[in-house]
Amino acid sequence: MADRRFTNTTAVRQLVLASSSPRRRELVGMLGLSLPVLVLSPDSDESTPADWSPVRIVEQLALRKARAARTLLPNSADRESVIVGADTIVVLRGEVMGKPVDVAEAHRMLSGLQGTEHEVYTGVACIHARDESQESVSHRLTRVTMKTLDDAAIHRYIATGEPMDKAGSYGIQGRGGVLVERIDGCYFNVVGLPVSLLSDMLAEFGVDVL
Ligand SMILES: Cc1cn([C@H]2C[C@H](O)[C@@H](COP(=O)(O)OP(=O)(O)OP(=O)(O)O)O2)c(=O)[nH]c1=O
Repeated sequence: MADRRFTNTTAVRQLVLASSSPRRRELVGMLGLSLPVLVLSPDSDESTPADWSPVRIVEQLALRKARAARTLLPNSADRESVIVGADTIVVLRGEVMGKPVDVAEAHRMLSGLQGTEHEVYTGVACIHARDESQESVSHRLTRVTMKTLDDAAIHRYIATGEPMDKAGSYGIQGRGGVLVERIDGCYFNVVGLPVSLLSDMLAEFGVDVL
Protein backbone atom coordinates (compact mmCIF):
# COMPACT_ATOMS: atom_id res chain seq x y z
CA MET A 1 0.00 0.00 0.00
CA ALA A 2 1.15 3.54 -0.66
CA ASP A 3 3.07 5.18 2.15
CA ARG A 4 2.21 8.67 0.95
CA ARG A 5 -0.79 10.51 -0.34
CA PHE A 6 -0.94 13.85 -2.02
CA THR A 7 -2.46 16.36 0.33
CA ASN A 8 -5.38 18.45 -0.90
CA THR A 9 -6.38 15.80 -3.41
CA THR A 10 -9.98 16.48 -4.24
CA ALA A 11 -11.93 13.32 -4.97
CA VAL A 12 -10.72 11.80 -8.19
CA ARG A 13 -13.77 10.89 -10.25
CA GLN A 14 -12.26 9.22 -13.28
CA LEU A 15 -9.21 7.30 -14.43
CA VAL A 16 -7.81 8.32 -17.79
CA LEU A 17 -5.60 5.74 -19.45
CA ALA A 18 -3.24 7.47 -21.88
CA SER A 19 -2.54 4.44 -24.04
CA SER A 20 -3.40 2.83 -27.34
CA SER A 21 -2.31 -0.57 -26.03
CA PRO A 22 -5.16 -3.12 -25.79
CA ARG A 23 -3.13 -5.00 -23.13
CA ARG A 24 -2.94 -1.94 -20.89
CA ARG A 25 -6.69 -1.43 -21.32
CA GLU A 26 -7.33 -5.03 -20.27
CA LEU A 27 -5.04 -4.79 -17.26
CA VAL A 28 -6.74 -1.62 -16.03
CA GLY A 29 -10.06 -3.44 -16.47
CA MET A 30 -8.68 -6.23 -14.28
CA LEU A 31 -8.46 -3.78 -11.35
CA GLY A 32 -12.27 -3.62 -11.23
CA LEU A 33 -12.24 0.06 -10.29
CA SER A 34 -15.49 1.71 -9.28
CA LEU A 35 -14.38 4.81 -11.23
CA PRO A 36 -15.21 5.26 -14.90
CA VAL A 37 -12.22 4.73 -17.19
CA LEU A 38 -11.62 6.96 -20.21
CA VAL A 39 -9.04 5.81 -22.75
CA LEU A 40 -7.14 8.40 -24.78
CA SER A 41 -4.33 7.87 -27.28
CA PRO A 42 -2.37 11.10 -27.26
CA ASP A 43 0.69 11.57 -29.46
CA SER A 44 3.90 12.21 -27.57
CA ASP A 45 7.57 12.47 -28.46
CA GLU A 46 9.18 9.04 -27.89
CA SER A 47 12.73 10.08 -28.77
CA THR A 48 15.29 10.04 -25.98
CA PRO A 49 18.96 11.06 -25.67
CA ALA A 50 21.39 8.17 -26.18
CA ASP A 51 22.88 8.52 -22.70
CA TRP A 52 19.61 8.02 -20.79
CA SER A 53 19.40 4.97 -18.54
CA PRO A 54 16.57 2.44 -19.07
CA VAL A 55 14.84 3.72 -15.92
CA ARG A 56 15.00 7.32 -17.09
CA ILE A 57 13.69 6.35 -20.53
CA VAL A 58 10.62 4.46 -19.30
CA GLU A 59 9.77 6.91 -16.53
CA GLN A 60 10.09 9.98 -18.75
CA LEU A 61 8.18 8.44 -21.66
CA ALA A 62 5.39 7.35 -19.29
CA LEU A 63 5.25 10.91 -17.96
CA ARG A 64 5.19 12.41 -21.46
CA LYS A 65 2.27 10.16 -22.43
CA ALA A 66 0.30 11.14 -19.31
CA ARG A 67 1.07 14.85 -19.77
CA ALA A 68 0.05 14.69 -23.44
CA ALA A 69 -3.33 13.31 -22.35
CA ARG A 70 -3.68 16.16 -19.84
CA THR A 71 -3.71 18.65 -22.72
CA LEU A 72 -6.66 16.76 -24.24
CA LEU A 73 -8.87 17.24 -21.18
CA PRO A 74 -10.13 20.79 -21.36
CA ASN A 75 -13.54 20.39 -19.78
CA SER A 76 -13.95 20.73 -16.07
CA ALA A 77 -15.63 17.37 -15.41
CA ASP A 78 -12.62 15.57 -16.89
CA ARG A 79 -10.21 17.64 -14.83
CA GLU A 80 -10.93 15.64 -11.65
CA SER A 81 -9.12 12.64 -13.06
CA VAL A 82 -5.97 10.69 -12.46
CA ILE A 83 -4.16 10.10 -15.75
CA VAL A 84 -2.04 6.95 -16.19
CA GLY A 85 0.74 6.60 -18.77
CA ALA A 86 3.16 3.70 -19.19
CA ASP A 87 6.14 2.72 -21.29
CA THR A 88 7.86 -0.63 -21.72
CA ILE A 89 11.31 -1.46 -23.10
CA VAL A 90 13.43 -4.59 -23.33
CA VAL A 91 17.14 -4.31 -22.52
CA LEU A 92 19.69 -6.89 -23.63
CA ARG A 93 23.22 -6.35 -22.30
CA GLY A 94 22.65 -2.59 -22.29
CA GLU A 95 20.97 -2.42 -25.70
CA VAL A 96 17.52 -0.87 -25.52
CA MET A 97 14.86 -2.54 -27.67
CA GLY A 98 11.56 -0.88 -28.41
CA LYS A 99 9.03 -2.13 -30.95
CA PRO A 100 10.56 -3.50 -34.16
CA VAL A 101 10.16 -1.35 -37.26
CA ASP A 102 10.08 -4.36 -39.60
CA VAL A 103 10.45 -8.13 -39.80
CA ALA A 104 14.23 -7.88 -40.20
CA GLU A 105 14.54 -5.96 -36.94
CA ALA A 106 12.22 -8.41 -35.16
CA HIS A 107 14.47 -11.22 -36.36
CA ARG A 108 17.58 -9.44 -35.13
CA MET A 109 16.01 -8.78 -31.70
CA LEU A 110 14.76 -12.35 -31.22
CA SER A 111 18.11 -13.79 -32.36
CA GLY A 112 19.79 -11.75 -29.61
CA LEU A 113 17.21 -12.57 -26.94
CA GLN A 114 17.04 -16.35 -27.50
CA GLY A 115 19.01 -18.54 -25.10
CA THR A 116 19.78 -15.78 -22.63
CA GLU A 117 18.41 -13.42 -19.98
CA HIS A 118 17.21 -9.86 -20.58
CA GLU A 119 15.49 -7.14 -18.61
CA VAL A 120 12.04 -5.65 -19.14
CA TYR A 121 11.39 -2.21 -17.68
CA THR A 122 7.99 -0.56 -17.49
CA GLY A 123 7.65 3.02 -16.32
CA VAL A 124 4.33 4.17 -14.89
CA ALA A 125 3.22 7.77 -14.45
CA CYS A 126 0.12 8.80 -12.51
CA ILE A 127 -0.69 12.50 -12.66
CA HIS A 128 -3.62 14.66 -11.67
CA ALA A 129 -5.42 16.16 -14.67
CA ARG A 130 -5.95 19.56 -13.07
CA ASP A 131 -3.18 19.90 -10.50
CA GLU A 132 0.26 19.83 -12.11
CA SER A 133 1.94 19.55 -8.71
CA GLN A 134 0.56 16.04 -8.32
CA GLU A 135 2.73 13.77 -10.44
CA SER A 136 4.06 10.38 -9.43
CA VAL A 137 6.46 8.30 -11.54
CA SER A 138 7.97 4.89 -10.90
CA HIS A 139 9.00 1.68 -12.65
CA ARG A 140 9.39 -2.05 -12.27
CA LEU A 141 12.09 -4.37 -13.59
CA THR A 142 11.51 -8.02 -14.54
CA ARG A 143 14.24 -10.39 -15.69
CA VAL A 144 13.19 -12.79 -18.45
CA THR A 145 15.09 -15.82 -19.72
CA MET A 146 14.21 -16.96 -23.21
CA LYS A 147 14.79 -20.54 -24.31
CA THR A 148 17.24 -21.41 -27.09
CA LEU A 149 15.55 -21.04 -30.48
CA ASP A 150 16.79 -22.00 -33.92
CA ASP A 151 16.38 -19.71 -36.88
CA ALA A 152 13.39 -21.62 -38.25
CA ALA A 153 11.51 -21.24 -34.96
CA ILE A 154 12.24 -17.50 -34.91
CA HIS A 155 10.88 -17.17 -38.46
CA ARG A 156 7.76 -19.16 -37.56
CA TYR A 157 7.13 -16.96 -34.54
CA ILE A 158 7.55 -13.77 -36.57
CA ALA A 159 5.11 -15.18 -39.15
CA THR A 160 2.39 -15.19 -36.45
CA GLY A 161 2.48 -11.38 -36.62
CA GLU A 162 2.65 -11.17 -32.83
CA PRO A 163 6.06 -9.47 -32.52
CA MET A 164 5.40 -6.33 -34.50
CA ASP A 165 3.74 -4.08 -31.89
CA LYS A 166 5.72 -5.29 -28.90
CA ALA A 167 8.95 -4.19 -27.27
CA GLY A 168 11.67 -6.78 -27.89
CA SER A 169 9.47 -8.41 -30.57
CA TYR A 170 7.64 -10.88 -28.35
CA GLY A 171 4.48 -11.06 -26.28
CA ILE A 172 4.75 -13.18 -23.15
CA GLN A 173 0.94 -13.18 -22.85
CA GLY A 174 0.48 -14.77 -26.28
CA ARG A 175 2.25 -17.43 -28.27
CA GLY A 176 5.45 -15.73 -27.17
CA GLY A 177 4.81 -17.33 -23.80
CA VAL A 178 6.21 -20.58 -25.16
CA LEU A 179 9.54 -18.86 -25.81
CA VAL A 180 9.98 -17.93 -22.18
CA GLU A 181 11.80 -20.30 -19.84
CA ARG A 182 11.57 -18.28 -16.64
CA ILE A 183 10.88 -14.85 -15.25
CA ASP A 184 12.05 -13.12 -12.11
CA GLY A 185 9.73 -10.30 -11.11
CA CYS A 186 6.27 -9.05 -12.00
CA TYR A 187 4.64 -10.83 -14.97
CA PHE A 188 2.28 -7.91 -15.67
CA ASN A 189 5.29 -5.62 -15.91
CA VAL A 190 6.38 -7.61 -18.98
CA VAL A 191 2.89 -7.34 -20.51
CA GLY A 192 3.15 -3.54 -20.15
CA LEU A 193 1.51 -2.51 -16.89
CA PRO A 194 2.67 -3.67 -13.43
CA VAL A 195 -0.71 -3.69 -11.71
CA SER A 196 0.61 -4.02 -8.16
CA LEU A 197 2.81 -0.92 -8.61
CA LEU A 198 -0.09 0.89 -10.29
CA SER A 199 -2.43 0.17 -7.40
CA ASP A 200 0.10 1.62 -4.93
CA MET A 201 0.47 4.72 -7.08
CA LEU A 202 -3.30 5.17 -7.46
CA ALA A 203 -3.59 5.05 -3.67
CA GLU A 204 -1.49 8.22 -3.55
CA PHE A 205 -4.39 9.89 -5.37
CA GLY A 206 -6.97 8.49 -2.98
CA VAL A 207 -7.99 5.72 -5.38
CA ASP A 208 -7.99 2.42 -3.52
CA VAL A 209 -8.25 -0.75 -5.57
CA LEU A 210 -8.89 -3.00 -2.58
C1 LIG B 1 7.92 -7.67 -23.77
C2 LIG B 1 6.47 -7.44 -24.07
C3 LIG B 1 6.00 -6.21 -24.49
N1 LIG B 1 4.68 -6.01 -24.75
C4 LIG B 1 4.16 -4.72 -25.21
C5 LIG B 1 3.71 -3.78 -24.09
C6 LIG B 1 3.60 -2.46 -24.80
O1 LIG B 1 2.27 -2.33 -25.33
C7 LIG B 1 4.61 -2.60 -25.95
C8 LIG B 1 5.74 -1.62 -25.80
O2 LIG B 1 5.39 -0.41 -26.39
P1 LIG B 1 5.06 0.94 -25.59
O3 LIG B 1 5.65 2.06 -26.39
O4 LIG B 1 5.43 0.81 -24.15
O5 LIG B 1 3.47 1.02 -25.65
P2 LIG B 1 2.45 1.04 -26.87
O6 LIG B 1 2.98 1.86 -28.00
O7 LIG B 1 2.06 -0.38 -27.18
O8 LIG B 1 1.19 1.73 -26.23
P3 LIG B 1 1.04 3.24 -25.64
O9 LIG B 1 2.36 3.96 -25.80
O10 LIG B 1 -0.04 3.87 -26.47
O11 LIG B 1 0.64 3.04 -24.21
O12 LIG B 1 5.10 -3.94 -25.91
C9 LIG B 1 3.77 -7.05 -24.60
O13 LIG B 1 2.56 -6.87 -24.85
N2 LIG B 1 4.22 -8.28 -24.16
C10 LIG B 1 5.52 -8.51 -23.89
O14 LIG B 1 5.86 -9.65 -23.49
